[in-house]
Amino acid sequence: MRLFAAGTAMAVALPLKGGELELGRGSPALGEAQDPRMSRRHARIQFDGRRFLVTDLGSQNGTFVDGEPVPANTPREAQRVIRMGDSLFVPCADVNPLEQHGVVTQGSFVRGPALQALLDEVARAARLGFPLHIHGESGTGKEGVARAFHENGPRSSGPFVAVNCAAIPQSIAERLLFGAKRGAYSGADADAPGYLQSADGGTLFLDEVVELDLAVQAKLLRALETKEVLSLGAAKPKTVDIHICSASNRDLRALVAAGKLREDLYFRIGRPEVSLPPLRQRPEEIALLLQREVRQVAPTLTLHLSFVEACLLRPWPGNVRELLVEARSAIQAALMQEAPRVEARHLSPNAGTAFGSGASAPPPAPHSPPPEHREPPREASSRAKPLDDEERTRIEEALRQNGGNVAATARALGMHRTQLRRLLERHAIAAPADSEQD
Ligand SMILES: Nc1ncnc2c1ncn2[C@@H]1O[C@H](COP(=O)(O)OP(=O)(O)OP(=O)(O)O)[C@@H](O)[C@H]1O
Repeated sequence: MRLFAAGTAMAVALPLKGGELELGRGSPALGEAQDPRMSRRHARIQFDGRRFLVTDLGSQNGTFVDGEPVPANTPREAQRVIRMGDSLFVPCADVNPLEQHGVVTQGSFVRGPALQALLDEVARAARLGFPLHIHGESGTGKEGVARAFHENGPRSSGPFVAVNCAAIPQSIAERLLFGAKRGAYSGADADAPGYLQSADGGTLFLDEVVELDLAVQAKLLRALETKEVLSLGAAKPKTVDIHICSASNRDLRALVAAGKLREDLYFRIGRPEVSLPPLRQRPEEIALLLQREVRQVAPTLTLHLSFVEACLLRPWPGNVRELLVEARSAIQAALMQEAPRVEARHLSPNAGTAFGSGASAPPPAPHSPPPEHREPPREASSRAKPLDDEERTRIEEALRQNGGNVAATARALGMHRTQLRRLLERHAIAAPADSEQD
């Protein structure tokens, strides 16, 4: 599929006929978005059922596979991205879904075929009045899916209340969820409704639901089954009518088996379940997400091919959240340098690398900007360090810059606080305990 051409992001399927496609300036497959920097016969792409092979046909400006220039007439395997002239292509074994659905931007939400199919399922569950569980890595857009669930359900005119259960100190989880009457605890000088009461007539979205204590899970289950909430210190329960949506980046069945999630609560809220794929499995959205971000943050800037290519080459373990945070930083760097466009050199060397996943990161995309933009790679030496050291240093530095505040550090790193907490544990880095404001 083609994701970028002459300064514009796109997501166009290019089916291979008989497992082969020859591309060049004037190729009918490229339609109207022709690329003057491509040679007439530029490169041939072949798919043998397992691998994509790219052969440069002696083009003038060369062909780059996964950021590396390839010699003419020598087939090379492409895994992530192919560059020809000012165009970027991404190998994809099945372009059918992209051909059928494309990538659409609705409001500020970018939806590729996988997300569109998932949202259809979500809308069906909402209309039928079922609960919904969303499984997906941090930053994949679970809250956006939960909002779509709310908007498609019978209580769409009611409130949407999102609660991050991982961020609630468990000591006060019960009163935050179920509310408290005046005088229920020292300092309670007025009745305080809980999240369940606030969501009455609408949808309650419980993110990281498995982080709740088992006792709170039991009370939640009771409230969902009886549709009644008993506030702390209250004599009588109050009736509530809520649609429930939950999310987790962990396997609920395994958590039930491990005794971390009540089985009866799992049966009440764990199904139907939809799985939101990580961003690395839906590269077709990346260029359009970057273009949307540039248009929103700095409409005077343009998006340079090298920036999109660098982003396509990284695995983005923090998913869309991390991509957008790093894109914003790169846009700021470009603005600070009064550059007319955002280029790969504006992207932090560690952005989108295998942070927290332990997987090896591909090197940042080598690119060939015009000579006036050429400069030595930033922090090239840090890439030689083992990944774990690099990750630890990056966390410590970010914590220092954010005065030890975990929430602010997580935001700066483009990840969720829960993800950062796990990394802090993994690296045995001391950080202040969560507070309500954290
Ligand atoms: N498809 C998308 N188009 C545009 N923006 C998106 C998309 N998906 C996610 N985002 C943005 O990425 C950020 C993270 O999304 P969100 O908070 O929904 O992730 P999440 O999966 O709920 O993460 P967590 O589990 O860490 O809470 C948000 O700013 C959201 O607006």
